[in-house]
Amino acid sequence: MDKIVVNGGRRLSGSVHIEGAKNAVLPIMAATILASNGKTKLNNVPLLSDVYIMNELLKQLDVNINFDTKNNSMQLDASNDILYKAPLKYVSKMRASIVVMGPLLARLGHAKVALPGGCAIGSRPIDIHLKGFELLGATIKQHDGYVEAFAENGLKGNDIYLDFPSVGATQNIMMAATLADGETTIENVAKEPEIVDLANILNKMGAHVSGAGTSKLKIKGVSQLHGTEHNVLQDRIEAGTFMVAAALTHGNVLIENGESQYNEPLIAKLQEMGVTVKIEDHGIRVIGPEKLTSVDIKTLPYPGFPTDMQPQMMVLQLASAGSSMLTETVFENRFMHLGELSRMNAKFHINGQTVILDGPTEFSGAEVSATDLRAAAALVLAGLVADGSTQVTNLKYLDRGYYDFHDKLKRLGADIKRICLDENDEVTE
Ligand SMILES: CC(=O)N[C@H]1[C@@H](OP(=O)(O)OP(=O)(O)OC[C@H]2O[C@@H](n3ccc(=O)[nH]c3=O)[C@H](O)[C@@H]2O)O[C@H](CO)[C@@H](O)[C@@H]1O
Ligand SMILES: C=C(OP(=O)(O)O)C(=O)O
Repeated sequence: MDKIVVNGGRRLSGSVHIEGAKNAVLPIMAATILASNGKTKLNNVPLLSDVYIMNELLKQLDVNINFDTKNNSMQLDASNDILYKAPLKYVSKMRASIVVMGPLLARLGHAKVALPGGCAIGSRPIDIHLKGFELLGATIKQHDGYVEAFAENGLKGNDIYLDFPSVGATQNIMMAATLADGETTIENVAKEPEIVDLANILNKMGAHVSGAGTSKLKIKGVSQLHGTEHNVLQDRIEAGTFMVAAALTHGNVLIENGESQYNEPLIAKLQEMGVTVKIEDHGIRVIGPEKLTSVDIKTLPYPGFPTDMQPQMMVLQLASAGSSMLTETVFENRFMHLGELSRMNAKFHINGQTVILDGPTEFSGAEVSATDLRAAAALVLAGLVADGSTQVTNLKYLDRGYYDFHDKLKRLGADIKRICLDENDEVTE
């Protein structure tokens, strides 16, 4: 078990490289199942534990993968006979594994995937994914902890309206529809940039998807897809996390090649708080003010404020002068980090899906444990401005979505290190 030890008080400065997006690469890797002809090469692949899990899962399905970790590239070949079953071992490690279901169903007419279950941030059902598959003509059965979908005679295009613009359901149904007979329209879809990235690679593979980035997708089914080459989109959540780190530490940080259009809701809130955000030739520069103004935040599907930036933003709200409100509307249980932040002197009051935060907080260093991926990042951020030393454990969550987080912060001037511990909590490195 590792832990990060951070001593607060340093201003961050310099520039930081941002990886490819976890939430783009995972469905894109799943999409390569659809290519029954030729290989697909992905560039800008982030070295994250979730990517290694998807890699293992796809290998289980008999997709041939060559992961060149030195060059952040991956070659995937699903041109042979692939298998239809995604076992619990992989799905239980990563909910996003559910996005193999649409491609398997489309390609094989049969998919069997372990039910992903919930996680720390919510119950996360998959009813919208399954309703979409049914409307494309699939029969769904749930048994023994698995969900199984059959479409022996192939899927048929249809008009589908999603109850909620679910990111995963949009991706799964869009991928399934690429090989369906006829035309599919999907309304009230998610509009995230990662959906657009997925539609872009599907089209390079020979699919006919239009409308990505709007609330209505149109997909004209084709009989076969083929391999291609694609550069994975930059991670707007990793970029946003470093933007918050700069703002919090009164720092001056350049987010290299940062794409401001994907982080507009965050940038607007940072500016309201008194943070300077400049779009430069080589990225986004973020300069933190001496004193942060408090603002209220409400998470929403894209282009609203992203729930994946909520825990990090909460630390900034806690640091700002005065009280502020944060309302989480996407997940029903995404406040777990507050318990740990209270150990660092945060004061707040939770009322249903809203928390009232009492700033400015004099964070004090403490031993804290990450409860999920973005909570892990938020605790490290709080440690950057805490008085004394903060130790963050349970880093398996951090590694799902951040590559080299402590080293990147260190290069920006933070007093931070990662320590490897053995079972007896003894330092091994
Ligand atoms: C790998 C990936 O891309 N993960 C992202 C994706 O997760 P994910 O695709 O799981 O998120 P969804 O958009 O599907 O979920 C949003 C909400 O809809 C609910 N829901 C979803 C599907 C369904 O069939 N029924 C249902 O009720 C969920 O429980 C949740 O409360 O989008 C989330 C919302 O932006 C992000 O936080 C995650 O980082
Ligand atoms: C919730 C997240 O991811 P996932 O859907 O993979 O759990 C996240 O990236 O913050």
